Amino acid sequence: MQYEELRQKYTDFYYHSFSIEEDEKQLRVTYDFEINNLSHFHPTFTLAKPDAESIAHDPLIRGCAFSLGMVELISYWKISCPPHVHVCCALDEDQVRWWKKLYFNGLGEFFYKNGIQTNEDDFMDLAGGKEVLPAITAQKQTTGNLIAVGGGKDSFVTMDLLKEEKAHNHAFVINRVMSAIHSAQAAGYTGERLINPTRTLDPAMLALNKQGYLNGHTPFSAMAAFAGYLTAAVWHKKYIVLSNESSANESTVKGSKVNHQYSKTFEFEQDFNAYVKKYLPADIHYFSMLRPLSELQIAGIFATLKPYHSVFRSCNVGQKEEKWCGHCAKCLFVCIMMTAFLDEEEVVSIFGRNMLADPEMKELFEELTGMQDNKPFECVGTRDEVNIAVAMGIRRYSRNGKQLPALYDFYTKTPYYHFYQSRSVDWHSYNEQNLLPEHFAAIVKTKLKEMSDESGKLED
Ligand SMILES: CC(=O)N[C@H]1[C@@H](OP(=O)(O)OP(=O)(O)OC[C@H]2O[C@@H](n3ccc(=O)[nH]c3=O)[C@H](O)[C@@H]2O)O[C@H](CO)[C@@H](O)[C@@H]1O[C@H](C)C(=O)N[C@@H](C)C(=O)N[C@@H](CCC(=O)O)C(=O)O
Ligand SMILES: Nc1ncnc2c1ncn2[C@@H]1O[C@H](COP(=O)(O)OP(=O)(O)OP(=O)(O)O)[C@@H](O)[C@H]1O
Repeated sequence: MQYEELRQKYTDFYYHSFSIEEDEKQLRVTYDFEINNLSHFHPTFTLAKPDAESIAHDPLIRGCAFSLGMVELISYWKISCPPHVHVCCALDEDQVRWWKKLYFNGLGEFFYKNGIQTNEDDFMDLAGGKEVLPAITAQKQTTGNLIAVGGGKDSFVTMDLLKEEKAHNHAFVINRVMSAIHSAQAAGYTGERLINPTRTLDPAMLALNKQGYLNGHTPFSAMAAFAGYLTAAVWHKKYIVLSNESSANESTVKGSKVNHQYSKTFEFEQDFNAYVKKYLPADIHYFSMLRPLSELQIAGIFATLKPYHSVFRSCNVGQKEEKWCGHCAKCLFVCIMMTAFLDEEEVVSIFGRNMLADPEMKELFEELTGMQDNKPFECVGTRDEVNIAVAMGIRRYSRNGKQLPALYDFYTKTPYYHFYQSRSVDWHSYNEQNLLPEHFAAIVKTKLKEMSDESGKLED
């Protein structure tokens, strides 16, 4: 179905309301969205409470629930991209600008893949309504970390960095993503220490997707940010700790701003903090623990966390079956990263096969290394990081007296090899574009120093 045609037919999107029901154990937020002449949608978010205290009327909780609805609405709006969006609660000019920026950039991949040519001004007009949310005045005391766990190597590195503070930490996993649940459990977060809210998608959206209405990528991490903030408010947590790395800042489509990982960028992290400071004030701080680090540094640290190698799963394709599909860009990317630090047998035992020896992976390999213009639409590192990891892997194969697998053999015959062949992970680099509070920064710096001292054992 075509964008312009759909916008003419379905002109208006409504965020009618959000309602909060609670009992002693949990809180459920239900949204009422509508596309005129098409459908109503009622997604929900259900979260356990730490105690029986009634919080549904707390202004902070209401503000968080409303904001989570603002991010949830993107998934429903994209079905027919109505030009006019009406929201139940009042929005000031800054808020309108803020949300439009997130929607536009967070849907960059969606617009690109659906061949939609638009701009931040024209793709929607956003209007607030009459309901004024109560002012947030009272501040509750907060403590400890809420660690968002995705199930891949990144959140394991964060959980390991914060292991000394475990008594004050909670792990946070949205939905029954078993790889993430098992990761959190493997790191010691069980029972009440693992907060596992349920987010439902409205089945009408899934049905319309099947009928051919517009579909595509939505900024999952922005939803996770607002869901994390609501969870931190309910559980009185001080820090929401993400594991987004600096490489998420690189665009996916060369020479454009189209970035699959937009809501994992430092730009979004800064925007999010500015938003909550103004509209959801509380002693809650959202930051990514791995922002100062490169993918290479993260992979190098993860390589040392051997007990977790059989548990982690980064693959989005195989996520529901908790397996590595072994054929997607993310699998190949993680394989390349781990090959920089582990021997072939260890890598094969993780993924169940050697993707580097499979000529069918060549196209993805070329996309990851930058031999082709666009990176895969996946959460992968920068082209530079991939090339350095390949060079490190080739040296490891040579040191071990092993024949190079097909993709690496191919690489040595390209000009890339001559450029990258002696490059390596830099344990001294620390990206200052980050929002780590001081004591978290000290933990990361100590780890980098430790890795630098030990680096001889890990690589050449
Ligand atoms: C697509 C998505 O975000 N999935 C996440 C979702 O999974 P869920 O089981 O709820 O839905 P799916 O089976 O994946 O999708 C069913 C259909 O619904 C549409 N849809 C889904 C989610 C949504 O927010 N909006 C939607 O319109 C979709 O188009 C399908 O037609 O929640 C899980 C946790 O509960 C996540 O783990 C799922 O994430 C996937 C593994 C995934 O591949 N996510 C990619 C979008 C992705 O690249 N994720 C990046 C985030 C990048 C960013 O935030 O910008 C990442 O996780 O690193
Ligand atoms: N279902 C989820 N619930 C809570 N947080 C999540 C969820 N999925 C992802 N996240 C957060 O987003 C971050 C980025 O996701 P991403 O999938 O890139 O990381 P990962 O799974 O930890 O590692 P990898 O890059 O190896 O997949 C995670 O580290 C985590 O902080």
